Amino acid sequence: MGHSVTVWDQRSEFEVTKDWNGIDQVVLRVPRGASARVSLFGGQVISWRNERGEEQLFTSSKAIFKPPKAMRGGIQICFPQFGNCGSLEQHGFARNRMWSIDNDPPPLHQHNDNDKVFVDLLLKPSEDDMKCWPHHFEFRLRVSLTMTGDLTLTSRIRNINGKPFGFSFAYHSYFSVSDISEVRIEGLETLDYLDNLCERERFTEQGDAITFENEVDRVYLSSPNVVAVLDHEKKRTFVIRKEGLPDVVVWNPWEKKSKSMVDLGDEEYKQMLCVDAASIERSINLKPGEEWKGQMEICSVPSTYCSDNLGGI
Ligand SMILES: O=P(O)(O)OC[C@H]1O[C@H](O)[C@H](O)[C@@H](O)[C@@H]1O
Repeated sequence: MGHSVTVWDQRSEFEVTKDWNGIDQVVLRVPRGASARVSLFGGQVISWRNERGEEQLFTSSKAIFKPPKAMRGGIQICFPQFGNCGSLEQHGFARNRMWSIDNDPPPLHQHNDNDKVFVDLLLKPSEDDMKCWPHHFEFRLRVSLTMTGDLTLTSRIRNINGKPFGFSFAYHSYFSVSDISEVRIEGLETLDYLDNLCERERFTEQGDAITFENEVDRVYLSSPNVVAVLDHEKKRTFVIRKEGLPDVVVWNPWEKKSKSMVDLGDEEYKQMLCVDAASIERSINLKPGEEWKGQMEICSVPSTYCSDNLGGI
């Protein structure tokens, strides 16, 4: 990707470069070599590499890195609507808007702040956004990377309206996997879910870890705050920790749907799995002046690191 402009921000140690379309990207890099890259288009994390330089998020080889649509991959911000349950564009407008860098964010206390590199982004509604969703808000997104390469996304959404509003939210996250048939998810067993493939009918998951042999598009409800994606072939486990986000969306388009998507290769469904920390079943409601916070932290560990260490599963 382009490197035409490089500015080091002394305060928070991130680098800003431009992509092929002239859109700013923020690069977070820690001394041991892990890195993350965030596009100001959509506030989308488009890369997350471990200290060996291996990419851990999926990006389609057919992804279109050009507005007006979010590129297929990385981590997209779905706000203020998830999917097509509402009158707005699919997954809301936040993923398709230009965000700005917020150099003076209100304090956000996270543990071990000194051990992190981070950037704060800001989205405010445009006049056009106000026409289809007439609510004044400030959306602050902090993306931070720890020295060991863990990635945290923290969203703060404030109602600066004179009246209440409600919204849905998801960190729509495309994880890179070796082969979908070698992957399982732990932490969602026995939960209720809404099946997007059956008009959002409610079902209950049976006892076993979730594996994949067909298209899956589900919203698991009121899940525990830790969920793990185990990649048997790569011997790698993604651990997803979330706060303020009760639901988990699991999506793999499988063969037929992949073929119908212009920005996804026919066979690429094998290398991706979306597991999204979300709040969908019940909307988040904010009174005037109130702020909501929702956080997702992801890390990748060798699969030998057993479930006992995950805490909370
Ligand atoms: O193609 P997109 O608008 O990016 O949506 C991709 C997918 O996102 C989520 O996982 C939804 O649950 C799916 O129903 C949807 O197909």
